[in-house]
This record gives sequence, structure tokens and C-alpha cells, in this order.
Amino acid sequence: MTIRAFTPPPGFVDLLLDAVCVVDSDGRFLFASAACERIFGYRPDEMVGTLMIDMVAPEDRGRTLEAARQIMGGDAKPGFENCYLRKDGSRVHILWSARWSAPDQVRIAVAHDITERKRAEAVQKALYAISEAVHTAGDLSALFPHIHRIINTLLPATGLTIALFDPACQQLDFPYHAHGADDESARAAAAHHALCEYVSKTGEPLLLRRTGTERLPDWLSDAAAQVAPCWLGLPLVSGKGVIGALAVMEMADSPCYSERDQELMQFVSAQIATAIERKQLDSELRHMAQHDALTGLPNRTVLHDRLNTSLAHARRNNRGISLLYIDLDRFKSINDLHGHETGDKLLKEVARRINGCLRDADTVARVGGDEFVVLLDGDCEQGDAERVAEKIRAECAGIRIRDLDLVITPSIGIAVYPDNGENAQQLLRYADDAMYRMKKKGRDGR
Ligand SMILES: Nc1nc2c(ncn2[C@@H]2O[C@H](COP(=O)(O)OP(=O)(O)OP(=O)(O)O)[C@@H](O)[C@H]2O)c(=O)[nH]1
Repeated sequence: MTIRAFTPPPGFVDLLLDAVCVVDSDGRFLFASAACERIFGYRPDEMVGTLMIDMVAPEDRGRTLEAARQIMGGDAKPGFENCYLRKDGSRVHILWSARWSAPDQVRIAVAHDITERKRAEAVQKALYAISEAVHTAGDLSALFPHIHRIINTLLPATGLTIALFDPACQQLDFPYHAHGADDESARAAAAHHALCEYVSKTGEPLLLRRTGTERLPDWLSDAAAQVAPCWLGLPLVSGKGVIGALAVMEMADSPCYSERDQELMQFVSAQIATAIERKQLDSELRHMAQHDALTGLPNRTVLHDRLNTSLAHARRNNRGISLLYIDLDRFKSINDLHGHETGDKLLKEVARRINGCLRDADTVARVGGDEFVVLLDGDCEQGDAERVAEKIRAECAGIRIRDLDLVITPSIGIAVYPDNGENAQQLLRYADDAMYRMKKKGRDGR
């Protein structure tokens, strides 16, 4: 068999899927093959005569000029990667294979579009970062800024809003809102809310761009006019269904989000929804472990933690703290006479009223059936504890539940640091004993 020699005809290079470029020593395009239009968005005749560096993404310009210097110094570079700005402003990642031709005084390079590969790598990295952030972030509010940073590795998003459905009050909460503008008007904030509500209600993504909003219903295009020119909202869908919505937005002159970005963010937002759900579950479990289920008050464990912290501060700063040990008198008879459910309601009401007698820095914990402990923190003076005890007694004097006027008397024992004990155990025991003495006194007096 004879092998036919083949001489490429002129223009053959335009058949290549990769782009071939030739630039002079100043970095000006002398030749660009047909594939350039697909890769860079510019026709070859638009590229010739322009400076290569002007098309490079700003963050890659320094590296690119350095690589060009090395190539012109004789180093062939078969695997240099950088990012270019396409004619429509979007980014394209290129793998270059380039060399210097000394006789022609030109650089010859082949550009292979690796945007898809880069995107897949970035998504993989983002998913890993999201699952890592779930472990490192202390709580949901710490997780959101992490998520914002991770999204920014995938697409420009100066603004991010996260809306979560709150089953307790059957409405959307907005626990994270970085609007991306210098300041935000009340109308713009309301528009963000309305758009997120729409996305979470429909369960469908919503892509708003500078143009095309006239096709939207009136109220939606009015809201769209208030937010950033590029706005992409996605439902947060977990195993439970739609748990809220996420919206990314961009104010800058960068290109608007594309359908491809929407697809990418739909995929990523599913992972974000799972991450949020895991964090919510974590904090629910933590809350359950630290709080009493009936009254919602901190439990004994939390009380011990706070008491030890307060004691450490008090020792350092040479100041006092007080404990009030509260036990309801004859609470059993309320259960017996009116039923356990009424007893529960009474306990909840007592908890609410005790809380109402305290300052923000103080703690009230439920430590037993009808037993509560108050820790008076902050600048606690002699006599403060007595005044608070009086207030609590007065508050609990008449409680109305289901048309019943219940009379409940709390016995309250007080312990003051450092007079009545050096540590948590001694102070609690002292306050408990004082409470029993009060109870006995009350009984003996009746
Ligand atoms: N409704 C209701 N009752 C509870 C709960 N936890 C404990 N109790 C009841 O609260 C009562 C507390 O008992 P005690 O403190 O010994 O009884 P008391 O009648 O208050 O007696 P004194 O304190 O001596 O006046 C018991 O009858 C428990 O069954 C609860 O969560 N809900």
C-alpha cells in the first residue's frame, strides 16, 4: 500500500479545534486561527493587532507576562494555564503550549479551552469546602460567611442572601444578607425578601438579568428593578423539601449570570441545603442537651458552666455573685387537684415570670421538677438578691391558668459569694439549705 503524502492546504490550521496564535515580542497578535472565535469570542480579524495581555484576566496578568519573558528567553512552555476574558466578559480557562521562534521573532502558541475541567475541579473543591465548613463553623451564623466565600470561588457574587423557612412562625427568616452594594434602601431590601419568598414558594430557580425582565409579571419586574442587575435565586432543597432560598447577586460590570451558572448553582445549593440542615440539627441537639424541654430554660449543666465562669470572673475582679434556689411550695397539690397539664402550664408561666425579674446577664435554670436556680451575675451588690427574691415572690403570687387563679408560693434560699461558699458546690448547697429552712419556716407558720 502506498502512503499518500499530505501537504496541508492554506487555511488548514483553521480546522483545528484548538486555537493557534502568533504574537510578536511586544505581545501583539499577528495571527489568530478560526477557533479563537469559539474560545475567546473575538473573530481573528478583531484580535490581530491587539495586545494579548489586554485579554488576560487581571489577576493572571503578572504571571502571564513572566511566562512570556521565559518563553522568549528560550524556555518552551507546554503546560501554562491562565484565564482570559471573553468578548462577552465571561471567563475562559486556557491551557497554553507555547514556544519562541528566534528567527521570526514571534511566539507561537496553541490554546486549549479547559474551562469545563476547571469548573468541575472548582465544584469538587467547593463541595469539599462546604462539608468541611459544616465541621469548622461553630453555628449556622458562622457557616454563612464561609458559604459566601466558597460561592465566590465558583462565580462572582458580591451579594448573597440566605432565607430559611421557620416552621415555628411559618415564615421566611433572613439569617444572612450581604447585599453587595455600598448601602441598601428599604425598598431594595424588601425586594430581596419578596424575590426569595417567590423562589422558595415556587421551588424554581429565578435568573434576573439586565434585560428580559419585561417578560416577568409586573410585581416581579418591579422587585427585579430594585435589586442588583444580575440576580440568581435558587430554592434550597433538602430531603425534607424546600427549606428556603439562596440568592447570589453581582453589582459590578461583570457579565450577568448564565444558564450554565444557574445549573452549577442548583447543584451547589443542594449541597448547601444539606449543610444547613446538618448544622440546624446539630444546634437543635445542642439546645436539647442544654435546655429543659418544658420551659426552654437552661438546665443544670449550663447552670454549672455559667456559675463556674462567673466565679472565675468574680475571683479575678474581687466582686460578689448571688444564687437563688427556688422551690415551689405544695406544687404536687396543683397536679393532684387540676391535672398534670395545668401543672406543666404553671411551671412554664413561673419560668417566664422569674425570667422577667432578671437582667440579660443573669441566668435562671430549671434544676428539678419545681426547682429553679437563679444566678445573679454582673455587678451584684448586697441586698440585690433579696430584692430579686421579693420581686419573684410578688410575680408568682397570682397566676391565672384556664380560668383558675392559682396561688403559688416559692420558697427561696440565697447564697452569696464569697460569704457563703468558695465554689459552685458549696454555694448551691448553702442556697438549697437556706431554701429548706424558708420552706420549713413557712410550713411551721401555716
Ligand atoms: N406537671 C408537672 N409536674 C412535675 C414535673 N416534674 C415534677 N413534677 C411534680 O412536681 C412535684 C414536686 O414535688 P415536691 O417538690 O416534692 O412537692 P411539693 O408539693 O412542691 O412539696 P414541697 O416542695 O415540700 O412544698 C412532684 O409531684 C412531681 O411529680 C413536670 O414537669 N410537670
